[in-house]
Amino acid sequence: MSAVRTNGVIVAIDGPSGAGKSSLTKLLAQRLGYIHIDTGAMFRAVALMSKRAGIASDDDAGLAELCRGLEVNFVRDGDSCRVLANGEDVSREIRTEEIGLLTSAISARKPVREALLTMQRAMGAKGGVILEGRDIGTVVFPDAEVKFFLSASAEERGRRRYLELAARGDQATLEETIAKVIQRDQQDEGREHAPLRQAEDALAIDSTTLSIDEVLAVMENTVRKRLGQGDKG
Ligand SMILES: Nc1ncnc2c1ncn2[C@@H]1O[C@H](COP(=O)(O)OP(=O)(O)OP(=O)(O)O)[C@@H](O)[C@H]1O
Ligand SMILES: Nc1ccn([C@@H]2O[C@H](COP(=O)(O)O)[C@@H](O)[C@H]2O)c(=O)n1
Repeated sequence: MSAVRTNGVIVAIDGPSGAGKSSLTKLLAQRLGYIHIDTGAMFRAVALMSKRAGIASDDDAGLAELCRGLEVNFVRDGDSCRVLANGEDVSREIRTEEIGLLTSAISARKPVREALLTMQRAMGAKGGVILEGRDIGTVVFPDAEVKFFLSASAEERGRRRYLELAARGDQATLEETIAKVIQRDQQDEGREHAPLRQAEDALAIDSTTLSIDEVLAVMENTVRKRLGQGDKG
C-alpha cells in the first residue's frame, strides 16, 4: 500500500547509462507538471566534490564526512535544470566522462548511498515527482505508484552517447564509447549496494528501436491510467 502523498504520485525511471532516462524524465515531468529529480546528478556532484577534496573513491570515512557537509539542489532555468552543490552551479562539470566513471566508483560506497538515499526520499516524499536513476524503484521508493525500467542495447546506447559526445566536440570513437557504456553497466549491476536491476513491478521498455516520442507516449499513457485519467489518445 503506497503512502498518502499530497502532490501526486511518485514515478520511478531506472535503467542503464544512455537508455534515455534523463530525456524522458524531463519531457514526462513537463507533460505532468511534476518535478524532475536526476539522482545521477546527485552522485555526480559527490564525485566532483570528492575529486576536488582529494578524497579517494574507497575512503568511506572521508566520503561520509563530505556528504554530511553537502547540499545538492536543482534549480529550474527556463527549459533546463541547474545542479547546485553547496550553492555552486556544477551542471557542466559533473557531465564529463571522467566524472561519470569516477561516479560509478563512489556510488558503490555505502556511506554515499545512505546519505543520498536520505536526501532523495526527502525530495520525493510528497509525490508529484519523477526520479530517474538506478535504484529508485528497488531501494529509494519501492512503493512508487509507477515504475519504469528503460533500457536499450549496449550498441544503441553507445551510439547515442557517441553522438552526444561528438556534438560536444569530444573525440572518443564509437567503439570506445560502447566499451565505456558496457563498463559502467557492469559496475552498476555488479556492486554490492543498490545494484542496477529491474524492480519486479516495473514496466520494462526497450527503446532500442523506439523514438523518444514513442517512449514518451507509452510512459505518459501508463501514468495517466494510474492517475485514472485514461489514455492521452
Ligand atoms: N529512444 C531514443 N532514440 C534515440 N536517441 C535517444 C533515445 N533516448 C535518448 N536518446 C538520446 O540518447 C542520449 C542519452 O540520453 P539520456 O541522457 O536521456 O540517457 P540516460 O539514460 O539519462 O543516460 P545516463 O544515465 O548516462 O545519464 C541523448 O543524446 C538522447 O537525446
Ligand atoms: N540512483 C542512482 C543514480 C546514479 N547512480 C550512479 O551515478 C552514475 C551516473 O549516473 P547518470 O544517470 O548521470 O549516468 C551511474 O553510472 C551510477 O553509477 C547510482 O548509483 N544510483
